[in-house]
Parts: sequence; C-alpha cells; structure tokens
Amino acid sequence: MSQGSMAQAASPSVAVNYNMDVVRWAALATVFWGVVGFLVGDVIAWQLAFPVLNFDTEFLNFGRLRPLHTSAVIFAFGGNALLATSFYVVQRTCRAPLYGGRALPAFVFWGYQLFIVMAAIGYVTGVTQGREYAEPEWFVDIWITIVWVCYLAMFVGTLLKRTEPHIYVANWFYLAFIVTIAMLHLGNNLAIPVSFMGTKSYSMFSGVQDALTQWWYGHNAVGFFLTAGFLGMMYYFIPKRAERPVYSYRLSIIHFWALIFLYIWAGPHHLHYTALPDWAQTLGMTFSIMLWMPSWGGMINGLMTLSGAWDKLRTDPVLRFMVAAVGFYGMSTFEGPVMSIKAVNGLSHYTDWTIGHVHSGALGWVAFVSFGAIYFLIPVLWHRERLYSMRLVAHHFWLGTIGIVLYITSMWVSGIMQGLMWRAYDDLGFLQYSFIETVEAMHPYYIIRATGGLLFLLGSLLMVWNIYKTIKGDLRNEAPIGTPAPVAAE
Ligand code: HEM
Ligand code: HEM
Ligand SMILES: [Cu+2]
Repeated sequence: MSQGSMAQAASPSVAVNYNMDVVRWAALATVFWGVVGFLVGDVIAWQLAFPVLNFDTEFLNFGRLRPLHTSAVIFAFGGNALLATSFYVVQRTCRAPLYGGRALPAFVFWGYQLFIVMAAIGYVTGVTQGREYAEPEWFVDIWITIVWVCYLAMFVGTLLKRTEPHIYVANWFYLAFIVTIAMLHLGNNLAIPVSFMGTKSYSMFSGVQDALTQWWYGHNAVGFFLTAGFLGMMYYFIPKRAERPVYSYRLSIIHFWALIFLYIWAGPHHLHYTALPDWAQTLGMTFSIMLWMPSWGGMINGLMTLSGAWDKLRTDPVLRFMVAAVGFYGMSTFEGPVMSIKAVNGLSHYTDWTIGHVHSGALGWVAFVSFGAIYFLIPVLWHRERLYSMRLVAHHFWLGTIGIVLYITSMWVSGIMQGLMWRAYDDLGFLQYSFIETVEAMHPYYIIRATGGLLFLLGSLLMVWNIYKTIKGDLRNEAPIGTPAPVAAE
C-alpha cells in the first residue's frame, strides 16, 4: 500500500485505511470545472452587454452557453465539491474507509465526470429537453441515475460500517442531499423518448402540471443541491478550521429537520401570477417566509461557532472564505423570502434582481464555502505542511468579494430599474417605455456585472496557481498575515 494513496487515521490507537485517492481527484475536478464554469459565466455576461460576441454561430450563442454555464457551475463545480467533501467527511467522522472497496467510489467519480461531459456536449450541439437545471436528455438522465444509486450505496454503506457510535450532523445534510436529489431527478425527468435511437423526448406532464413539476424540482435543487450539501460542508469545515466545537449541536438538529421539511413546499414561489391555482402560490409564499427561520438558525450556528476564535479571521484567509460564505448565505436567505412575497415578486420576477439573488447565493455562499473547504483539504490530502501561500488566498478572497459586490449591486439596480420601467404608464394609460429602451438602460450595469465576474474568475486563477504550487511541495517565503510590522526599539 503506497503512502500516497492511503492516509493514516489521526488517532494512534486505530489505524483506518481511508480512501483518499478519490477525494483528491474530486478536489482537483472541483477546481478545474470551477474555472470552466466561471469562464463561461463571464463570457455570457459579456454577450449580454455586447451581443456581437455571439459570433453568429449556434455553437457559441447565449442560448446554448447559458445552460452550459449553469450546469458547469452547479453540477460540475458544485457537484464535485460535494463529492470531494462528502467522501472526505463521511470517512473521517465515521472512522471507516469508503464502502465499496476501490472500485465503487472510483465508478461514482468517473461516472459523474462522464455525465458532465455528455451533458455539456448536448448543450453545445442543441440536444436538450429545455427544463432549466435539468437540460440533459433521457439517456443522460438514465446514466446519472445509475451513478447516483452507487453514490447513495457508497455513502450509506460507509455510515453502516462506521466505528464511531454517533453519526455527525454534517452527514445528515449530505444524506438528505443525496436522497432528495434522487427523488427530484426521477420525478422531474419522467419523459417519453420519441424514438429508440433518437435523442428527443417529451415530458409526461403538460401545462401547469409540467410547470409545477419543473419548479418543484428547480427550487429543491437550490434547497438540496446548493444548500443542504453545502451546509454539511459548513458543519464540518468551520469547526475544524476554527478549532472550536459547533456552537449548538441541538440547534443543528432543529436546523436540519426544519430546513428539509419547509424547503420542499416552497417551489410555487417560482410560479406567482401564473395559471397555477392561487392557493398553491400562497402556500409557496408562506413556506418561503417560514424558511427564513431555519436558514438563519443555520447561519447563526455557523457564525457563533467562531465564539472565542474571531481573532483567527485576522490571520486566516481560509476561515475568512468560510465565514463570509455563511454571511452571504444569510443574506440570500433573507432576500429569497422577501422576493417570494407576491407583491414584491410582481416587480422582481423576470428581472435581473433574480439574477443578482441567484449569484449572491451561488458566488457568495456556494463558491466561497467550497473555496474554503478546498483550501483546507489540499495540504491535508497531499500531506503538505501548509498551503504554498496564504497571501495569495487573501488576494483571492478580496478579488472574489469585490467581484460579488459588483455583480449583485449592479443587478439590484438594473433589476429594479427594469421592473419599474416595464410597469411605468403615462397619463393616457400607455406604456411609457418600449422594451428596447429598457434593454438599453441595462447596458452599463451589464458591463459592471461582467467586470465583477472577471475579478471573480481572476481570483479563482490565483487559487489554481496556489494549489499547483502546494501540490508540487513549494512554500512561498512570506510574512504571516496579521502580524504587526516590527517596530524599532526606542
Ligand atoms: C464568474 C462568475 C459568474 C458569472 C460572471 C456568471 C454570470 C452569469 C450570467 C451572465 C447568467 C445569465 C443571466 C441572465 O440570463 O440574465 C448567469 C446565470 C446563472 N448562473 Fe452564473 N455566473 C457566475 C458564477 C456562477 C456560479 C458559481 C453559480 C452557481 C454555483 C452560478 C449559477 C447561475 C445560475 C443558477 C444561473 C441561472 C439564473 C436564473 O435562471 O435565474 N453562476 N450567470
Ligand atoms: C430561504 C431561502 C430562499 C428563498 C425563500 C428563495 C426564494 C426565491 C425566490 C422567490 C426566487 C424568485 C423566483 C422568481 O421570481 O422567478 C428565487 C430564485 C432563485 N433562487 Fe432563491 N431563495 C432562497 C435561497 C436561495 C439560495 C441560498 C440560493 C443559491 C444558493 C438560491 C438560488 C436561486 C436561484 C438559482 C433562483 C433562480 C431560479 C430561476 O428562475 O432560474 N436561492 N429564490
Ligand atoms: Cu425557489
């Protein structure tokens, strides 16, 4: 057994042969797909500002690159971050190697990458079923179902083999993520292929049932893919990095049950003022508002874990990433309930305000907490004393933060302006603005957003360099962060 492939347990009494290979692959895949996804995101951001960048070819136009972006960041970047951290956390907290020997975890990892590549090729060549966040056609859906069942078996198998009596709360969140995504995927993708050898299929639902199924899926993809799994990350990596126990374990359990129970009912807030029955819209709104509470319970639990360790934020930019992520989580889970109120949604829906909300969650929460976890994991996985450079992490943090701020503030302004212009009437009851005037008004904000995206992308390139050097074994010669400059003795 090579030293590189198996890490030893921290405890000297029990040596567990952890399977860290697959964690390493998934950590690298996270970084790789992250850069791809951010790059495509910034390309489509510039396309919205300068349509000439569509280059008049169907392969590179906004319509095809947009799902490429959303899938690359959610499923490829976010998905691999979830694979890497869940593979790691479940082993360490159960004190057991991954179930399924070497083969099953490797199949889950490579099978998942194949799914990503199949989906991406489909988008660029126009093979899509056109359901947002579930664009791949039926044959890709079947493949990912097989991979996902193996993932579930591997995760539950590891839990069952545990030598630790308790199942740590992070695993609850990961398990909820795996199980619920399976359920959503199966429900949302019920479709009938047009022919056996062809790629095209049609949904088994139609009309408003189809819309409701799609947003039951779409909303809970946010709740269970972009939230629950990443909360698992929060509950493991923040206490680890801060070297403090979770603020309240009891709160984490209330947080868990309240969150999963409430999330599943809130989907209709995506269908306000549609043909969906009014009572269902009101139900979605009510559950969304209630959802504010468990969300903030989780945020408070994450933040308060730093009690007595707040000073670490001054010297540890990795912890800064994690804590800022929890802050953005709190912000987007306040904004979401507000936007779910019908009167507010009447203004915000279809506008850039939604896009700003999405990215405060996506960039601020999902990406930042993943960056924190990856920076934590890389030196551990490659047995390095520390990262190549903490100063580069700090630069990444600030580039990312400024990028997010430019992104979301420009979208608030653009979105609210857009909404107000659409509903402005003149004295005679005519619309005051033509549609093209609203598009022209958004132009400057699109440039600001794309610039913010560029900063975010540049920050992630610093991460690539830092990780490359860390794995290579280099240590940058630099003064530690936060230490006061030496003062000459009087
Ligand atoms: C450099 C970073 C990024 C940039 C510049 C960027 C840019 C964009 C743009 C321009 C759109 C299309 C907006 C529109 O149709 O009006 C978009 C959509 C979207 N992006 Fe990003 N993005 C970035 C990172 C991310 C990340 C990390 C995630 C998720 C983890 C994400 C998730 C999404 C989602 C879910 C949508 C669809 C939103 C909706 O339909 O309401 N993005 N992004
Ligand atoms: C309490 C928590 C949350 C609530 C109640 C909530 C509510 C909402 C509402 C009302 C919309 C607008 C629907 C529309 O007008 O079309 C929306 C859109 C969206 N939210 Fe949230 N949100 C929450 C948290 C989050 C978080 C943390 C993320 C990301 C990690 C997120 C990602 C999204 C996405 C991707 C969309 C756009 C969907 C689309 O139209 O394509 N949300 N959310
Ligand atoms: Cu939603």
